[in-house]
Amino acid sequence: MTTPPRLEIRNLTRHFDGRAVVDDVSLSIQPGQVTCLLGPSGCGKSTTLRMIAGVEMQDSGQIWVDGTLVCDTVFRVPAERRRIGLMFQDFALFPHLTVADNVAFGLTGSAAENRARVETMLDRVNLRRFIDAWPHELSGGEQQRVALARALAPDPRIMLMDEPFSGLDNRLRDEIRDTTLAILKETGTAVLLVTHEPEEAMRMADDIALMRQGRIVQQGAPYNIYNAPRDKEAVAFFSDINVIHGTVRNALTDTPFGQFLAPGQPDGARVEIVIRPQHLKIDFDRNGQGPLPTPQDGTPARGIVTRARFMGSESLVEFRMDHDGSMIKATVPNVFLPKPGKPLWLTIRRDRCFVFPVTH
Ligand SMILES: Nc1ncnc2c1ncn2[C@@H]1O[C@H](COP(=O)(O)OP(=O)(O)OP(=O)(O)O)[C@@H](O)[C@H]1O
Repeated sequence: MTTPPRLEIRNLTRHFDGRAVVDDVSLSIQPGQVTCLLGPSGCGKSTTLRMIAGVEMQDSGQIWVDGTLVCDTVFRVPAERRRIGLMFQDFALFPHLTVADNVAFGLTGSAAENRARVETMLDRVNLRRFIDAWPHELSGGEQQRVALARALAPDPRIMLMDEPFSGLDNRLRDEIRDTTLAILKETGTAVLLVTHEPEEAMRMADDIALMRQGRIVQQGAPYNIYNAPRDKEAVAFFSDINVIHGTVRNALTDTPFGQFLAPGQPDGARVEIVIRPQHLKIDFDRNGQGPLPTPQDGTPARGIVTRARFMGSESLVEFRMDHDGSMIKATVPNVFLPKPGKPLWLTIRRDRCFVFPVTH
């Protein structure tokens, strides 16, 4: 017999004011697996999490934990008996309780048992020395680690995290994310993490569920979501994009950058060729000529630099294209800051292009 997923939600739907805010969402998570619900603000991520936590009721659909039904529209295990840990952005430590009392908050054992558990958990997050301190005596990152210890102390089977790291500054955030992830993996907890930041999802997740207007529109490993996005919006969620427009003839689209395959598209269909700025190549102008066309990179097209900015590890150069006046952005590693007005040639890496039909 195969082991059931630690968490499984089936066809979860929730309406507010007649609008489906969560619309037929299904997913499952194995022990020790981190799944990220990734999507723009208002797409229904938090509402999904709140239903799983048991603080919001679904209109339809089911929630299962370890193969046991926890909630449908008639049956409901109360939130406190679901063995689900919560780490929410606004779920800070209780300021009037010591670190020890904060971590012991959800524990039901004897005083001695609870104290032992608190010590174990604080050891785990490397903060035992603060056991009798008050939250305000700790840094933001330390408070976050205490919150993790508190959430893990009752030994939850599932951890729900809603933008838990968004209050921390960048460097601290990377460190806390990595520590948190290591501890969650070690304890075999299934994690559902909500975020609107693609970098966070890529860094944390085994599996990303891309959410838009209440629905999961694509789900898969970060590598697959990034490299095989289902539509233009999915590409744009992870990076800046350039869009080149074309019309199909004989399953090919002619563009100033050469021809692109558009398999399955009928003659006359409009398509968008989407390319990330890091997948353009820049070449110098030699008396009005650019590099020769190649099978990998197609035909070069000329543009005039309108702006160049140094971004730290790369430079971002913006062009106005000669052929139609459209704007194209390219990123180049290191320092490359051509002056505005300079003509340069661009080619696009054909293996990194996505061709999508225009549906509206
Ligand atoms: N109790 C409620 N009553 C009415 N509308 C609600 C309620 N809770 C959420 N909504 C609406 O449902 C939609 C989804 O909200 P939700 O908080 O789930 O989105 P989200 O993806 O988590 O966004 P954010 O990242 O901004 O928190 C929003 O339009 C929100 O206004």
